Amino acid sequence: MMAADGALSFSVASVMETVLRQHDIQPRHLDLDSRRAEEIATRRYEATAWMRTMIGVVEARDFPAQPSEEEFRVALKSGLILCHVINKVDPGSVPKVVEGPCDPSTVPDGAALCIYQCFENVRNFLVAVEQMGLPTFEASDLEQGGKSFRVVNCILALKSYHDWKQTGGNGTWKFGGNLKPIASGKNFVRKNSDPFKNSLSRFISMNEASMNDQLLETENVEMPDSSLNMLLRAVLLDKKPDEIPMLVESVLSKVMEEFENRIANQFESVSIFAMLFPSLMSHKLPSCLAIILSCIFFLDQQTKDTRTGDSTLLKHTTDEIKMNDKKCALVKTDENLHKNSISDEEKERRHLKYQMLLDIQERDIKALKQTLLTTKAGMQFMQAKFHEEIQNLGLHVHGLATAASGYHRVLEENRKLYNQVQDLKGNIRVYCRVRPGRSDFQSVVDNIEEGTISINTPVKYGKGCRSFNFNKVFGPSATQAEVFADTRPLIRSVLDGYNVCIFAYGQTGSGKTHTMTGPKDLTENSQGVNYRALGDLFFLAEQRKDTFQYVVSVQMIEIYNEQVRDLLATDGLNKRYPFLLLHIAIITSKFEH
Ligand SMILES: Nc1ncnc2c1ncn2[C@@H]1O[C@H](COP(=O)(O)OP(=O)(O)OP(=O)(O)O)[C@@H](O)[C@H]1O
Repeated sequence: MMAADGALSFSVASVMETVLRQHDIQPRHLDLDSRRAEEIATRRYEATAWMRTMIGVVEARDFPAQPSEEEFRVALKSGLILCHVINKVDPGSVPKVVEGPCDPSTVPDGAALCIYQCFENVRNFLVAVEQMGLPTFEASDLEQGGKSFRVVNCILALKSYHDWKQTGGNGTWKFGGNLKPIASGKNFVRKNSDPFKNSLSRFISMNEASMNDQLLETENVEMPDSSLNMLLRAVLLDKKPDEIPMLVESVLSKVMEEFENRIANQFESVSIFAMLFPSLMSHKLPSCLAIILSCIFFLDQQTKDTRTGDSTLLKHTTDEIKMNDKKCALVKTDENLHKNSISDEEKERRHLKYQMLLDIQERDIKALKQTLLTTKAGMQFMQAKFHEEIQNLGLHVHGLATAASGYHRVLEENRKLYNQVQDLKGNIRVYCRVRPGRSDFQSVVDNIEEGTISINTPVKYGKGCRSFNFNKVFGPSATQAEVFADTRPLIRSVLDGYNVCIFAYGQTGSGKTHTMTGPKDLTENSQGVNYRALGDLFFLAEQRKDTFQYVVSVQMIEIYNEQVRDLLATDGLNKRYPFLLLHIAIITSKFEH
């Protein structure tokens, strides 16, 4: 509970002094500076006396009983006395004490080695002190200009530890003193405490910087009873009896205010560490140290600012290495604070709680890992399956493309063969159709065969029978469909790019219009060649729309009595068109031929 001790160990004297100033009572008879210097010297003498007792008269022959600060520092600089003392308190704490000559004057040519030996002793001592959980100091505090009061604090703490052991103390010793390193900041953070602030500003205004540090440190040291009594007596000496109760009451109220402020600050400290405790339990050591160092650094800065009130007044003599050393020491100190602040039972309970949470989290993580593995395996399986299916699809598409390519090659070949057949049949085909005869006329047709028609010749030309050959002869009973069936293949040739002409020839009333167009009462069955040819053209164009795009245009002209008339002309004037019935244009082709 060092933090608590620090929080509660405020200077009653400073509070009283402030209260007296508020009551316009000047402590004229008090020389606080010299009194505090006296207190520091008293503590140094106390530490010296105890060390002399521990190491014996012979070894302490060069160690004055009441040394000055410089004498004190020189005597301890070699580290020999410190190591011997701590080995007396706790044998074996410093296993190896370098006993070589450490005074450079005795070994003129071995100064470097001697300094190293001295440093090794001091370092071993500090390590041992740190392991005991006692406040430490820095090796540089034994140099000229160092903070010897920290050495004194350390030795007095060691003395307390020794006394505790002498009285039969066993187990882990918890430092209950209020000797606190200067950088342990939280006990300096105060709230709206005028007496405390006034006392701080008063100390900083002192001339010697080293004295500043010492006095600031002394602020946290419980004032000896003798000094407090002296102060009280001096204050009350020239007061009238009726003034004393009011003065005492004022002082006590200020003391209570200070006490409450310290308690509040301490509560904040505990809250911060309670908040950090789960992190400390659940994080790895480097993370914990990083958090603690951050907090300590923050508190340290806050403390320094509070002390000086102005950062420019503060001596920033610490370099980075010293700062790190200080923080490490503070980490240790605050760990001890934390350990002391929580009872073993509470600590064990929290430990079990966090351990349980940790186990649950580990289980969850394992389950998540398992799920992740399963999902990953599923994804890999799906991926492999998709990959296989895409490969199959690719092969299938490739096969289709090959088949389509083959199909078009075959189609082209077929078309060529088809048109070759049409050519072989003859570029010019002549068909004969015999219209049904009238009942009042005798027909001249004697006989009709596949491609031959026999006509009875009149007597004047010599009675007989003459035969005429055609590609095909259609008799009077031939239907419109039968006539068109023989011309139909030529329509396909039109769509393949061939020029085709179909025309009817015959005398008036022989049935040309009937064959090419149909009767007046047009039905589907009675449609002539023109309707059927156009119907076929659009049907084939629709069939081939995925491959070809056709544009169809139509003209209708009439040649009668050697005059050409455009039957679709709306003005009726343009009658000189060339002989052209139908024009089919292939605009685009989706496949190359
Ligand atoms: N195969 C046939 N079956 C039935 N009736 C027919 C047939 N051929 C022609 N006719 C009829 O004979 C008549 C004359 O036919 P159509 O008008 O087609 O002759 P045309 O050759 O066109 O005459 P024109 O040269 O004077 O125009 C029409 O009434 C027509 O219906």
